[in-house]
Amino acid sequence: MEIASPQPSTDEGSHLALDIGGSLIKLVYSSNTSEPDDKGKQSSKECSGVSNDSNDYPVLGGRLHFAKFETSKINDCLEFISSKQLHRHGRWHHEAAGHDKDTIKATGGGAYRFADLFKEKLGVGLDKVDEMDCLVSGANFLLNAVHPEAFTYINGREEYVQIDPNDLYPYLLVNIGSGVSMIKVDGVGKFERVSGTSVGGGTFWGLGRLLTNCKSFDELLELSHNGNNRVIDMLVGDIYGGADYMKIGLTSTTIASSFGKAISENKELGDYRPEDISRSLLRMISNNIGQISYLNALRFGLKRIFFGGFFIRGHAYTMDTISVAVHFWSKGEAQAMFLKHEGFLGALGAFMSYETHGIDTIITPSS
Ligand SMILES: Nc1ncnc2c1ncn2[C@@H]1O[C@H](COP(=O)(O)OP(=O)(O)OP(=O)(O)O)[C@@H](O)[C@H]1O
Ligand SMILES: CC(C)(CO)[C@@H](O)C(=O)NCCC(=O)O
Repeated sequence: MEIASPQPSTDEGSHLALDIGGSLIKLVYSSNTSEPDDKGKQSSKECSGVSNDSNDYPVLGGRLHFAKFETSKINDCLEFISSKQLHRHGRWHHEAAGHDKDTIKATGGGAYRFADLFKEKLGVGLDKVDEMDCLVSGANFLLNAVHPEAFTYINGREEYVQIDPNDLYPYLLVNIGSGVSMIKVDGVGKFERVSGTSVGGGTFWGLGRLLTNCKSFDELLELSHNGNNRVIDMLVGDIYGGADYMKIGLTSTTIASSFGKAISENKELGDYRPEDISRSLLRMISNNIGQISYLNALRFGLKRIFFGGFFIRGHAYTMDTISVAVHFWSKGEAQAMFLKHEGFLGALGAFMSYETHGIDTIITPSS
């Protein structure tokens, strides 16, 4: 399946859309070239200090590119846009308004926060598009048009799922960014943000940085690979002398209290291994999000929960914890699914907002 680029009414061939979040800036842009954007990949790495975050897709007559930068390094992002002249190619002519106005479609809080900076440095305005609208249209587009996109993560295995567009709605979209939004999606443009939590990706990275002195998000995630959460978490077995508490469905290895052991031992922060701290933190936050998501799915009778946002990062332990939490709490009734383009939903939605037609018009079956 090819993703056909929306064709805004512009005389130039390329477009740029942005999702400027609390932690990361996501870019989606099209180009006329049929070559992969190796140059862009390199520049993105150099500018942002973020690795493997740029990839691209063939689209009709060109390619669709994805890149991200840390929001704190917005100047690197501006430099990247400027070096590739994306703001020029991304011009959108508002002929209907009677004058030409150079703007880039942008969503997320940064579309407000950084509007003046874009004007000052690049001479372009940011045409603000609602964040929830963008998340939903990005998710709907991917789930309807792209295969493989959605997958389950069970017992350490990713399994791609073919979604029947006639059997997609309703579903719960959980976007785990700095904070977490939970959105019940009933159709194209039909949705309600039903819940959210401030305990999200920003919490993991923020607390993790303070507790472990890690210098990057990926380093913190990497640490969790080699950690053992039982050193810090208080398990049911720790409370029940090694026994299960099966009367209420809790095995001895279930976490009774995240970080609970840290209160009962005569230890300082420095006595704990950063690996164990990272693992406990990741488990606590992923479990909590999985549980709140399940409760919202239950509230509205939703069977499928799609998780997006860059907190996930395709990370095995994160996906496993979320999947197990949803499975455990729903007694197998609800299923957690993940998205290949996890963090780009909002940016894709903003990109698609250049198009006035429905998503059907931008999907082209591969030849
Ligand atoms: N290189 C990175 N630097 C910082 N955070 C990262 C990185 N990679 C993944 N993350 C995680 O992704 C989260 C941000 O995800 P995302 O980009 O989806 O949200 P956001 O748009 O920045 O946040 P919000 O929507 O709440 O404003 C971070 O809080 C962190 O947990
Ligand atoms: C504020 C947003 C929507 C910004 O992306 C996000 O960070 C979020 O959903 N935070 C959770 C806020 C809450 O519902 O408690």
